[in-house]
Amino acid sequence: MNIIDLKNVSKEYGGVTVLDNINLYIRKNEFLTLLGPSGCGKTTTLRIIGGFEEPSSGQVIFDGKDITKLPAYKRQINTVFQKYALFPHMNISENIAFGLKIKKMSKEKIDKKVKEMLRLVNLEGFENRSIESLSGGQQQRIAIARALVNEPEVLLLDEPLGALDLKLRKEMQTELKNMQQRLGITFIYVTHDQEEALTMSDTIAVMDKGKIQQIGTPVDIYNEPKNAFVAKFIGESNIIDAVMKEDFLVEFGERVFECVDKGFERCEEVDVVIRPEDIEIVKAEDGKWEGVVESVTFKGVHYEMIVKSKGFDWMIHSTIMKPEGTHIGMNVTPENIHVMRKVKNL
Ligand SMILES: Nc1ncnc2c1ncn2[C@@H]1O[C@H](COP(=O)(O)OP(=O)(O)OP(=O)(O)O)[C@@H](O)[C@H]1O
Repeated sequence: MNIIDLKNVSKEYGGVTVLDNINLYIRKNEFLTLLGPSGCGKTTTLRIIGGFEEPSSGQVIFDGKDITKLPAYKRQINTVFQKYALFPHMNISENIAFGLKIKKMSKEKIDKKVKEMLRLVNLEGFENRSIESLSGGQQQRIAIARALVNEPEVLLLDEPLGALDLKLRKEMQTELKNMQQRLGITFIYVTHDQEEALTMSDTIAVMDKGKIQQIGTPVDIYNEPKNAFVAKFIGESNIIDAVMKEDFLVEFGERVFECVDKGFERCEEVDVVIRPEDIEIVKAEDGKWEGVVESVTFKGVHYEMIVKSKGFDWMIHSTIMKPEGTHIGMNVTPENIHVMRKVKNL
């Protein structure tokens, strides 16, 4: 059952198309992330769902009803922004209670709800503290509590962890995901951080230049990127020009490799994507192809090596280190050779 359907949504500003025919179906209780580089249209998509912008064409459907023209305050949707937007002159409890007071809820009920929310975001006993006495992470949790207290069906989160340092960001990622699962609310989350998207989401929509490039689970998007843009954006990749000789046979670096892909034209020009961790280092004579190590960098959990081979620089991530200048062989299994159609204008 879908809670939100975006149907053929486009948005133009002064004749410039920033969203180009977006179709997106979001299930109840799903954690969906819009992921893409700066300016690709993530925030605009979120603002259209929230009712802060109207699409130039297309429809926004909420629980089966057309809400394209419904103002933001009438939607059962709340938003958490990157900047916390808390009221500085109110204490924490007043900040959280704000929406409930407008709804004219009784004081006892409000106090109970505020307590519940503070427990949820791990800030019990903080009722009377002032906003400026809180750290960035605590302020962001209050912003989340303030949005959740209204029991929205859908919560929109626009880079909510963007202003936090890395350690806090990681902690909050786990907390947010747990909260979402406990409460069963649909989360629509915007980030340009691929690792964050992979960790938290049920579904990721990868966007570029106002278009959705691929929608899928984190595992699908990582393992089966639909085109070179998605492969490049999600994790690091070797992307090499290749030719599909026939079903299950692809040629690159002057060699023909077995692969698991089919359905291409004979001799169609394609992109081959191989993840750096999927290349196995072997003795030069045992490799399907060979090269010379140009540089080695220790990355904490693995070594990153750049290996030159017939004009192409391969990136390899391995726990085995080969010093610069070593002549090595490389192998890759057919399942780890991802063949994809070339996309114009990347
Ligand atoms: N009100 C506006 N008027 C004109 N252009 C706009 C307006 N809002 C957004 N844009 C343009 O639309 C495009 C998409 O912007 P949007 O904020 O949706 O991107 P984004 O993917 O969220 O980027 P970021 O990650 O940098 O926030 C950008 O080129 C932006 O300059």
